[in-house]
Amino acid sequence: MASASRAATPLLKDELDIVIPTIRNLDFLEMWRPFFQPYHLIIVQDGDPNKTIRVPEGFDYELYNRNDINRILGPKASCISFKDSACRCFGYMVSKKKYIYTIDDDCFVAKDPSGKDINALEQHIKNLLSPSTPFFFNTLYDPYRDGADFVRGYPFSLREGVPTAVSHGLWLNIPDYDAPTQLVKPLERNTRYVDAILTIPKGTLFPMCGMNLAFDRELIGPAMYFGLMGDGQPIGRYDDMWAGWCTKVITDHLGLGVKTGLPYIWHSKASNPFVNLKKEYNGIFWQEELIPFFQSVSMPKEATTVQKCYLELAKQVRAKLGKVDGYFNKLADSMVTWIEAWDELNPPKGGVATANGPPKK
Ligand SMILES: O=c1ccn([C@@H]2O[C@H](COP(=O)(O)OP(=O)(O)O[C@H]3O[C@@H](CO)[C@H](O)[C@H]3O)[C@@H](O)[C@H]2O)c(=O)[nH]1
Ligand SMILES: [Mn+2]
Repeated sequence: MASASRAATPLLKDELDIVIPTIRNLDFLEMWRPFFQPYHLIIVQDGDPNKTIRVPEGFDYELYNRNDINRILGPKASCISFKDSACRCFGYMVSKKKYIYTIDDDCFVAKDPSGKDINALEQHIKNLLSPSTPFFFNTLYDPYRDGADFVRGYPFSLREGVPTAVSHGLWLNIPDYDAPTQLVKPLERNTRYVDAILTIPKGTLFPMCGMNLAFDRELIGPAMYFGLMGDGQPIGRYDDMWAGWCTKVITDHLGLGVKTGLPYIWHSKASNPFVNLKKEYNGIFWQEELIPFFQSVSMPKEATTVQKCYLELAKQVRAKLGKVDGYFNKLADSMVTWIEAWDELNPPKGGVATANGPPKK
């Protein structure tokens, strides 16, 4: 019997940071105040560092602009994107907490079908604190939720599940569509609230959106490098996708889980599809090579930590994707720089904990 926890969800207020990439004032926090006020915010200010970002009173936060990133990382700052929401990953690196929640500043509190405000952070915490089931699909969705369980035929040897590394939330109103889809369906709004949380099966990739995302920084943090995009780069709006593909091959290898589904946020603003098309063009073309690459990635058994997996991945990116475009050699370099910077800011506490790995055959 999957233990459905009826106990209240722990706040984790001292174990979780909220990371927000921004080029705007953060008035959106007013709507989140009931849910976010107890937490420490890490605000990554993108664009002009001389611009002052207004943060509503009463929030505990640290704010980093480009000057701070350059001062803290020195030459390694080259791996952090500029003029792109990918800069948010700097917040993951400087955080000292076990969990991260990242949200965009045009995402607001959504309502569930009963009209109740959704505490997205609480649901992400529930998702992260309960196991995942990547090795065998439970047809009744998340077996650890109240009122659900494993269905007949589900192997008892697998019902303990594995630690959950990532909780990927969704969006009502403006869906996270690519530019061509936005152009074809400019008026489409997502009004469908699906009351489900799914573990993404082992061996399956997924398009990870950074808009409403939480993860266990100690389990998978070093893999959450939002790829080099924005100013001076030939691609944009694939930062979160890159992080998701790298993360998923690593969680599969280390026997960790990734969930998608609840919670929803209300995504209020559609960015310009024409600007997005320019940013995405190469990505839409290259991803037809990138996906087979990630599907074919295999990790050596010596890769027992996220850092080792990530450096192995960087090696394979250079070897196999460098011929797609020279950009991937630069990206492979940035992946290595990211890990160097991560380890500099987060020296291992007596060795990095590694996951248990997949169940013994
Ligand atoms: O140059 C920039 C532009 C924006 N930001 C901040 O990033 C997020 C997302 O920005 P926005 O909501 O304007 O863009 P979307 O198209 O909706 O973003 C989606 O695409 C992904 C981009 O990779 C992103 O993860 C999705 O949410 C806001 O907080 C902006 O303030 C920035 O930092 N730098
Ligand atoms: Mn947006």
